[in-house]
Amino acid sequence: MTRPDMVVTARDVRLTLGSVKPVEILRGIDCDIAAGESVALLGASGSGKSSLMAVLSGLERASSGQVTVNGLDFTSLDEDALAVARRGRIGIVLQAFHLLPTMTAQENVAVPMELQGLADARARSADELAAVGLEHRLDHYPAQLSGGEQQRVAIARALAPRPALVLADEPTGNLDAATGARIVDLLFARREATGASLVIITHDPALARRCDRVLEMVDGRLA
Ligand SMILES: Nc1ncnc2c1ncn2[C@@H]1O[C@H](COP(=O)(O)OP(=O)(O)OP(=O)(O)O)[C@@H](O)[C@H]1O
Repeated sequence: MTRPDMVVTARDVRLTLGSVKPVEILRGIDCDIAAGESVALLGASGSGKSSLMAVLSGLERASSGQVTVNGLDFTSLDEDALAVARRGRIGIVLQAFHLLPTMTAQENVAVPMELQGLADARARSADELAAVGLEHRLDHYPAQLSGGEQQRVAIARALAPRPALVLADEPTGNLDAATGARIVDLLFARREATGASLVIITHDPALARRCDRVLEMVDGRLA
């Protein structure tokens, strides 16, 4: 049953990809994630962590089962509706930052909110960039920023619309240890300040211990 007090409910979620030789990548995932909860997602390479994140974020449609995020049944939506549903509901932080190179830091944060129709997108983006310590970098392009600074912009972009759920896929994977540690501190601090739930894919046991709960994927299932 779907639980209304949960930000995420997943029920018997399956994902099969490939038409010639179909591979069942997710094989019956059940999980609930509460409001404000932080969850580390561990598992060997190829176990399906990124695929589960793609399904929870609405970037990939489950082949069967049910995914509900913030009260909305993702499995009942078509691709266009999913794209709209993601906006503002889910923030995503990836290993490789994925900032738009032709936009300044502020535009990278503001433009998704403008697409969402938020009138104060510019002001909010400036506030959010200040919250991640980049008030002096608003007009810089990604190529003019360090890796750690680019990830700060990505965190600001993810959190500025105040999503209920933040999904982070190895957010420190492209950073040196010291910068990575600062990015993790920042991500947890911003999550705390905004009350978002966090699912973070990591191979780092110390980072997993900072989360309220640890889920481990084994061969397309949660152990
Ligand atoms: N489009 C696709 N078609 C077929 N198989 C795929 C496709 N995308 C991913 N896979 C397979 O699904 C499995 C799970 O991949 P996924 O990226 O979710 O794993 P992961 O646990 O995130 O791995 P890693 O830690 O290496 O990032 C892998 O065996 C992968 O090869």
